Amino acid sequence: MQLRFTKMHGLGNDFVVIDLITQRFKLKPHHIRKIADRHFGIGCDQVLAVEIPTQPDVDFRYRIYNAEGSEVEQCGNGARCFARFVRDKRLTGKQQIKVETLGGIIQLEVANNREVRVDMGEPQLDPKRIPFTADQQAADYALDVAGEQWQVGAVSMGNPHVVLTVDNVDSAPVERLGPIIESHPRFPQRVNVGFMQVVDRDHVRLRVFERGVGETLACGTGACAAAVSGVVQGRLDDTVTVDLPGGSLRIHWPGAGQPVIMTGPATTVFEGQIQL
Ligand SMILES: N[C@H](CCC[C@H](N)C(=O)O)C(=O)O
Repeated sequence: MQLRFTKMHGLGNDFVVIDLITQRFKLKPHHIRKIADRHFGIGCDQVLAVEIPTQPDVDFRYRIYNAEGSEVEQCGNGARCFARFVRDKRLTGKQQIKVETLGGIIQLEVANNREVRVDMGEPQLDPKRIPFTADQQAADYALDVAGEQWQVGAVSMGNPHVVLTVDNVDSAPVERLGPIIESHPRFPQRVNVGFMQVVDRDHVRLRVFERGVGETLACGTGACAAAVSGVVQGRLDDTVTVDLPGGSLRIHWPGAGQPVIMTGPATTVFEGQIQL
């Protein structure tokens, strides 16, 4: 079948977005891998599917697939691209869009300056909800990584994140430790691995080795998880600029029981068709 798609990115974290409302097709893992392949397919970090909702009082269902083919709970950069896509394709005329994902309900708002504001919902810090093996919830945890002892934060934004603090992200051991921690036995559903440098109480630098992809130029849920972890550890204020290799996001989290608000750009690159 010939499928129309739109290539988009959020700060260089790139996506193939497919409207499965006006096109009827069942995406399987081997389709995702072909689409995401940067040599034999289109190439992207994640594939995003736009579907009709299954829950009442929700505008759309938003499904997220990592390049390796696995379906995941949440994607922050993808959520901003999703909002831009459904408005540009006139699938909705709404400014405020309510969307169901595997990781829960999120609220999207396309601002007039073309930035997108996303209510990402409440972060989960209970290890059982991340999931992460730990005796009890804490601001940070001792994690043995290939014989090295790291103090890490652990947060779920619907998807699991672990946050390491480093002196300088430019020299962070992303390539060496990212794959090891991604599959660490204490994260039964694997984990996205953030390397955070605290510049100031309202400014961090971050690199993320993403579960199912590898290092990406930006990670929206990773930026949220890093900000939450820094606030919980008493090192960050409630509004933080997160500088990622692909650009900056603004994250606001007033504290426990409150949602995380992420604001940033969403860019359309090209349209196309692919034979699956
Ligand atoms: N790799 C992530 C999904 C994509 C998250 C990221 N692209 C974002 O912007 O949040 C996971 O396996 O949970």
